[in-house]
Amino acid sequence: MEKQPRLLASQLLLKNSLFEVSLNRVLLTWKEIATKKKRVSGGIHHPFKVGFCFPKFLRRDKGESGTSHGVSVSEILAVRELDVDSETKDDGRWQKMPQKSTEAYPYAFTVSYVERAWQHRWRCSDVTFHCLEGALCQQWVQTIREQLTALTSRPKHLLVYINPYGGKQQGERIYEQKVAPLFTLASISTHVIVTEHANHARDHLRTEAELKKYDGVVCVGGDGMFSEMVHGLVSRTQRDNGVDQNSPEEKLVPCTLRIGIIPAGSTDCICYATVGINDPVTSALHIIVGDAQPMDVCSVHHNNTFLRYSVSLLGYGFYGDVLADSERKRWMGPARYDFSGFKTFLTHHYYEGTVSFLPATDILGTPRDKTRCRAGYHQPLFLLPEYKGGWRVIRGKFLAINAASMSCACPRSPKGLSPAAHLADGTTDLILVRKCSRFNFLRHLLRHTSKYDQFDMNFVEVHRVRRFRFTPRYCQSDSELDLRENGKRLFSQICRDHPACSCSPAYSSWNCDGEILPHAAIEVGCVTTPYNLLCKYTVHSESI
Ligand SMILES: Nc1ncnc2c1ncn2[C@@H]1O[C@H](COP(=O)(O)OP(=O)(O)OP(=O)(O)O)[C@@H](O)[C@H]1O
Ligand SMILES: CCCCCCCCCCCCC/C=C/[C@@H](O)[C@H](CO)NC(=O)CCCCC
Ligand SMILES: [Ca+2]
Repeated sequence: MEKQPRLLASQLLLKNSLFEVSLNRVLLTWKEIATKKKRVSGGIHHPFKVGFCFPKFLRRDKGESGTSHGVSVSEILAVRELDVDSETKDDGRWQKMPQKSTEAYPYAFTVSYVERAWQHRWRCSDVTFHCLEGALCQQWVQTIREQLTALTSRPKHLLVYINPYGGKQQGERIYEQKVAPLFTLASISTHVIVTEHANHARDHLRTEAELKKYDGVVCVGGDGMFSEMVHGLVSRTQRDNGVDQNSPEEKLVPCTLRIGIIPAGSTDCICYATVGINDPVTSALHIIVGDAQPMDVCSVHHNNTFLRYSVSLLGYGFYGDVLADSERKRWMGPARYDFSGFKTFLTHHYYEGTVSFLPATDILGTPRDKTRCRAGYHQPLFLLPEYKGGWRVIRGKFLAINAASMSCACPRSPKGLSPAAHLADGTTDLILVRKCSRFNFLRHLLRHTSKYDQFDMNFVEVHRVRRFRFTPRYCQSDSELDLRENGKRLFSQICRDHPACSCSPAYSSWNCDGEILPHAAIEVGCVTTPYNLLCKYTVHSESI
């Protein structure tokens, strides 16, 4: 790596020890100086407490001359001068520094930075350096601030939507207690809207929000709230640019704003599958440092009419039925999925139809790979020049048809529906689970929670595709669609034209990122944006 010129280097005091502290454009490092004479001001032997204390798995080395640490400038959150007098007063609470040593080093500044903790968690850590002179202290603060200002990918103004109703209904508390203090620390200004009804955020983004004022939008909620953000922003951008969303072939104009998620939902699969954990503090820190992650987006059409976008799961059969049943049990919170999941498993409905798909032959990698793709280390696109292969058609009876555009990992299934799915390769993994015994289906489901391969079963197949269509065996009439849209679950003219009737309805619903689609027959196209599309904190799209 190219050696960076030093911007500053000084001997500063940290927790009674002298450190050589150095800053260049990339790194802030501090290394303990000579062990024999390192104690200052008479040596302090009593223990003292430090403010934030998180495991330092990374970044700490113990060499001959003592510990050394390094923090990437891109992960420094803030720097501030410290009022040493007030810091060292014993007011009965913990103290940052013992008083004696700071008498000789009366000026101090604190650097807050990202510390990587366990299982993909990020935490905010503080380190306080004491200086001999005020001018030196100010020089450090100013130089670090200049470096932070030069980081152009960081947001300064954010529009935040909180869903007070998602997950365990803790959105507002999570934001106020865990996220807002971090945004303040990082000098990010926010305009916060607590939503009052479903689609409030979507419609506000689509029509009213003064988007020019912001560097990004953030939702506090689950996958449904993220979906509202996507629909609001993408629709507005298309409308402003005269793009017809109803045409499956039309290219979408990418939006310029990024979307961040603070997880406060029931599944939080979009957050979990990209960041690796559904932790509000971790997501807030990713947002602050300006991380971005491109994502695939599927657009879903029915008879040349745009229905919705999907970024995680499009599921017909099992996951459609779980969702339809669980929506009536929202009062149960996230546990509704366990209840409805078990109930749906017992009903064991299968659905007949035809799946046609366009395999993605121009990429490397398959859904059976052992690799995992998450934000920050997703595989780059390996596009091969020739687009080979045509549509394939599969008819049958299916317990589930799932299209996973990302792994769909979530706390219920840490490896997800399609563990090797890529976040940004322009494909979706189409998983077909054919009719089988309850016992076998249970084995398949349980494998989502273990290390065993859920695709290694003779009734399951998985294809990496660019487009697909599904047509149910029995045509859905307009009146059936109307009934469904009016919220009545249709047991679909059971028996009529249904020779193998065993009370299995003719149609399921599509579960589109946690929202129900009334149409069974759909056509889907998946695309990656060469731009950043969405997520944890990201930008956006192009299409199909
Ligand atoms: N103020 C509100 N009142 C009622 N519903 C709302 C409100 N704000 C948003 N919604 C709707 O609540 C639904 C669920 O929200 P969200 O996705 O945040 O939580 P969830 O469904 O519990 O979590 P997940 O999607 O991760 O399973 C979404 O469809 C969203 O449109
Ligand atoms: C009987 C034993 C069952 C054990 C099965 C474990 C398998 C879990 C796989 C979980 C896949 C989640 C896919 C994510 C879908 C989200 O877009 C959507 C909106 O948040 N959530 C659901 O539909 C909620 C879906 C919840 C399904 C249970
Ligand atoms: Ca993908």
